[in-house]
Amino acid sequence: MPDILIELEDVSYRYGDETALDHVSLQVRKGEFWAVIGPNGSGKSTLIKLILGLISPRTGSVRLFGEPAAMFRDKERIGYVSQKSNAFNSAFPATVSEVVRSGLVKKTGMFRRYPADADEQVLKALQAVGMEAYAGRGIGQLSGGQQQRVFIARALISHPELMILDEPTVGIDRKHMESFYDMLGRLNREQGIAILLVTHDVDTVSELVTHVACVNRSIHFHGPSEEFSRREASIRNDWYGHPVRRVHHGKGGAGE
Ligand SMILES: Nc1ncnc2c1ncn2[C@@H]1O[C@H](COP(=O)(O)OP(=O)(O)OP(=O)(O)O)[C@@H](O)[C@H]1O
Repeated sequence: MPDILIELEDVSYRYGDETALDHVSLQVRKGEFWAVIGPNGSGKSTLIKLILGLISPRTGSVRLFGEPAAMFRDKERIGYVSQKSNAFNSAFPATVSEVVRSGLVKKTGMFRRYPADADEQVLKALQAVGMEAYAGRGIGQLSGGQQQRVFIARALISHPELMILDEPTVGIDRKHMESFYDMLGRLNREQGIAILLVTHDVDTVSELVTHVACVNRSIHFHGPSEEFSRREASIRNDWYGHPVRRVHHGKGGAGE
């Protein structure tokens, strides 16, 4: 089915004797915004590595845009931002524009020239994440949240149909985290980019995303976010193995 971007079918994965994922099935379709949530060590990063084809399942299959993930070569269709992206120190010798422009390498190849409109593409990608005013700044001189926006811009420059983000808000304070999530919501709604977001911030994202998957070795729930909200208490008890209290935070706002 052409609408399915990610398809895991009965996937299991073990590190040595330890089962990290057990009989997991999941489908992500065009235009959907998924939050993948789960406690520490529940298999979320393993799930992402399987989707990106970095590891292969022991049993079951993983398909990306209809192709086996391990064979998938059309990398520009996917933008990936990891939790470690925001690790530049203040002396790192690259500007924000240069970092975003480097995202074109996926399209142009390492030794080919950048396209004539590369500057315009950089500007558009920076505008999409609200960072155009910082184009000439050193990447290491930005806050963690600002750096993550720049990495999103670098991923956006190849016009991906799917963005995969592995805990992109680690180390970002709540106010900036909320504006970061609002930006992701806009990319999803306005540009139709499907998003798979691994996060611990269930309460912040559950009203933003269209779908939720709760992972704890197996998938304890996957479905529309409204259904998740309706059945939240019982889902959480089953998924964490003990009752979990929901904490409400006030909405922040403002940009980075
Ligand atoms: N390279 C590895 N070798 C051995 N065991 C691993 C390896 N990577 C992960 N594991 C184990 O597999 C399980 C799932 O790990 P994974 O990193 O997928 O969890 P996670 O949900 O992403 O955790 P966190 O929220 O803490 O980042 C954990 O018990 C972990 O110890």
